[in-house]
Amino acid sequence: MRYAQLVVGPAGSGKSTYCSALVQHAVDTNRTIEVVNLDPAAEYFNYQPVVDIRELIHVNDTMEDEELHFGPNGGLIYCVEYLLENADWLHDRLGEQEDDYLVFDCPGQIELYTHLPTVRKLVNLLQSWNFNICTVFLVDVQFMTEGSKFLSGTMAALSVMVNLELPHINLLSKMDLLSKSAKKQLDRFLEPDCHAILGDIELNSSRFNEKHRKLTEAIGRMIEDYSLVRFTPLNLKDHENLGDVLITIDNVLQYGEDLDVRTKDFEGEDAEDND
Ligand SMILES: Nc1nc2c(ncn2[C@@H]2O[C@H](COP(=O)(O)OP(=O)(O)OP(=O)(O)O)[C@@H](O)[C@H]2O)c(=O)[nH]1
Ligand SMILES: [Mg+2]
Repeated sequence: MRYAQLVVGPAGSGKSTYCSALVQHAVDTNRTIEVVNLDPAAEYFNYQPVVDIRELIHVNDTMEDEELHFGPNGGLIYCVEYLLENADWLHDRLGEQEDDYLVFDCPGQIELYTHLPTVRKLVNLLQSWNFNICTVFLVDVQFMTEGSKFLSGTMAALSVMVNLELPHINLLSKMDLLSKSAKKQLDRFLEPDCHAILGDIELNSSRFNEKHRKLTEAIGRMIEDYSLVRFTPLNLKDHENLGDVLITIDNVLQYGEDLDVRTKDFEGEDAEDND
């Protein structure tokens, strides 16, 4: 079995930063986590990817090509489809190492995850190559501290869950940027309590909100009643927090469940790693 986090979320939500923080955390805790860059438009990131889609195709190739002539968004989707058509390339690059733990740093184009079939197809492929995968959906917490925004972030998370059909974790990124009062407000939403959300929407009432109050209420209640969507705060400035988040994700991936058994096999050789 191999393990993979599919790191997705809106543009600029902190996906690449999260991936490099994970790599660093892994180094600090004596394990190996490696990153696959799936963003064909990436210009800078702070890690050394084991596989990089840009070696296969770069978004500029699709924009400069006389026949394709894509804009940046269509070009990006084309690149991911091109990757699927060249599955052998990806298969070769990923190798077949048992127990690999990879994070896939995905592009920030939300429609890839909310309704296009492309990423779901990629997931099928990875599963057929023995990967246990979960979705890690990042949302910038600064866009989640008002009731109406919290609801729309929740709906976005829900569409990704429904479209990708994978075990799913939602992370609120950039917690370090939140003020004390915003943190308090957020705590009320995290319950999740549709009354807190609705109360806030009423306070910040717009004509749309007044008109659609019942709809908002119904959505809020559905999320609450079925515990459909949960969010976990992610604070990269807090080592313990990242460690806890990783434990949660490892559990979802069933990573490490047979580790105790295996360390026994190697006893004597590598005894200090037992924990
Ligand atoms: N303060 C703070 N800034 C962050 C954090 N995570 C990301 N950022 C900043 O947010 C910006 C976007 O971060 P990225 O990691 O590039 O986001 P991304 O989701 O990979 O972006 P795209 O790939 O363009 O979709 C950068 O300027 C980061 O430095 C965080 O936890 N705290
Ligand atoms: Mg990125």
